[in-house]
Amino acid sequence: MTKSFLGIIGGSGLYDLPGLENKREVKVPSPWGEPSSDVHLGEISGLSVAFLPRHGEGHVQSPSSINYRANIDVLKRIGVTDLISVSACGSFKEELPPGHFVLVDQFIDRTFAREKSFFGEGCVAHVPMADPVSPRLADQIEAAAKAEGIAHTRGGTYLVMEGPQFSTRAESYMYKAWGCSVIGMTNMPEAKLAREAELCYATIAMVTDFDCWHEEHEDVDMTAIIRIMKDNSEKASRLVARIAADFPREHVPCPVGSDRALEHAIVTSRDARDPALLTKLDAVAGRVLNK
Ligand SMILES: CSC[C@H]1O[C@H](OP(=O)(O)O)[C@H](O)[C@@H]1O
Ligand SMILES: Nc1ncnc2[nH]cnc12
Repeated sequence: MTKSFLGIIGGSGLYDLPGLENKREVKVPSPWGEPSSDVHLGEISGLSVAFLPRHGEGHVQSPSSINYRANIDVLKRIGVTDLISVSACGSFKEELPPGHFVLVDQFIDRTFAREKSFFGEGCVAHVPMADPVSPRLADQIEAAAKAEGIAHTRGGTYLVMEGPQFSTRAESYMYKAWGCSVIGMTNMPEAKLAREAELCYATIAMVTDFDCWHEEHEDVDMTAIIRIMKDNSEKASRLVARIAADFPREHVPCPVGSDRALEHAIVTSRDARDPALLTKLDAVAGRVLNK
């Protein structure tokens, strides 16, 4: 049996996790470079919790400069089993207004300037991504949102743009026409890397604005976002505390196989694998590489 260890990646507006007891900030070295910050370790209602502010202390990392590989590696390295991303986003739907939380279940990855895999030359792997979100983790978030009375919607597609500029109006219309629910700049490659690291992953997408498609609402800018972000962050902290309190203490196998994603994914034959890359993969892929 594996003990549950909940990881939280905090996005814009969530740089700390109030409620984290016995908090210590730990520097976790990674062969993938510098993570966004030290990991905040502690417990909530007795559950081990690790918190990492995605943009770093003081919001110094842009969506394109975040070292997503190092962030996922350090969380896996310290034993995280389940990872929840808390992210600000724009909305493409009238029924998802600012202040609403969306438990997205799909992503469209339009990023192009980021390292997207732990694998590559010397050790090639292809993990399934059909269901990028663990439905069991989403069930737990949904139950907690209901218990806390937080307005939310289960399901939706998160369009991940490169940024850092917001979308043009033509892009916004196009993503809306594609049927996307929300837009942000960070959940890819994060979700892909979490899958490669065999972590169960889910996102709480907190709506801050209507991007720039809505005729009766102002176009997105930072003033509009900041106006709503503080309230969203307070709700997110409350939600995370409830999720942690009710979290199963033993890891429950993921219904979509996130925690076994590497089982049949590595195609490079054992004798052709690059020893240097294998060393870097110790935390992420040790389970299958050491078999
Ligand atoms: C500060 S508004 C734009 C910024 O906010 C979102 O970040 P995160 O996903 O980390 O909450 C969005 O993706 C952009 O990076
Ligand atoms: N409209 C938007 N586009 C991209 N990222 C966002 N984060 C918050 N609002 C956003």
